[in-house]
Amino acid sequence: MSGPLLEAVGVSIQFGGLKALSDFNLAIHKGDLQGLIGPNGAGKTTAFNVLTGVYRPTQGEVRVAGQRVNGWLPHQINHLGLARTFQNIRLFRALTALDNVKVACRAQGSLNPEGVGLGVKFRGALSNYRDWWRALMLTPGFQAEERDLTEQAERLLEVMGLSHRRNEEARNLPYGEQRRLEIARALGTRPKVLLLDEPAAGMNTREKADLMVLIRKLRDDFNLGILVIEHDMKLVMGICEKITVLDHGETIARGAPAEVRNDRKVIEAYLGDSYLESQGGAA
Ligand SMILES: Nc1ncnc2c1ncn2[C@@H]1O[C@H](COP(=O)(O)OP(=O)(O)OP(=O)(O)O)[C@@H](O)[C@H]1O
Repeated sequence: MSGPLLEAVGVSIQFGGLKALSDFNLAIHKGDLQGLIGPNGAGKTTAFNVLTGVYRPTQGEVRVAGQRVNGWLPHQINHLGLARTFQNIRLFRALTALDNVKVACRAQGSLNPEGVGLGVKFRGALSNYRDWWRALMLTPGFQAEERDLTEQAERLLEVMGLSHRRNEEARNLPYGEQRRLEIARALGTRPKVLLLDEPAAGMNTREKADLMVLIRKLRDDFNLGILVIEHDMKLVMGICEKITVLDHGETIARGAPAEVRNDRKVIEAYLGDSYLESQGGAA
């Protein structure tokens, strides 16, 4: 498909009197690596929440793989190929690293993406019951499926440099590794587009540098479109080809890193003159 994998067209969302996002437009194609930046409260996470179905837009349209998904539930949108990580890590803390990823791999195989309705709920319940029965009886089919899921999950842990943590509970992993495990879990749902919400938050300089290489590699190896929210300008400017800047829910700039970092509105609202000076003046 040559059209955008993810598209927002004139999307707005209002919370009471607050317009958290106004006329937001975005298109992510296969192979894109884009950034979404702006000061605290600008509407970045709200944009992710609208794109992934956590919030329904007050106006406008969200399309995933060409399909209008306004009003769809997050797991239904996920099945169309959109996965995300969260600003506040949301792992299954008491499960091992491997099981965290296996859960995601298993979820991907278990639901009809077009399903919005009672028929699907019934089929879902039936399939849960069948899975439960197969698991209880340890049927050969179930065991083969388990092996397959384990292999998929192990591969993803390896990609994310986490094989050595395979059997450790997620809560015991260092913070930077928990963030990488969240990405592995998102990849377990076999997305076409990956949204990363502050993936470098809490990481040290070394981990951030490694993450930059890794994000590019994920885009290339998995043929993904990626959208990153990040406050670390070195990371965003270093890896993104296009950056959208939000302020008070409005898109104030969009373009290549060099354009955005020299944009007066962006400097005033977010970067500050000190950023420009630290970069040695205009790029
Ligand atoms: N569910 C909600 N109900 C009411 N207001 C909300 C809700 N979600 C977000 N907001 C408000 O919308 C605005 C945008 O918030 P958002 O979390 O999207 O900002 P952000 O750019 O992600 O900020 P940060 O960089 O601090 O994470 C804020 O004023 C926030 O308080």
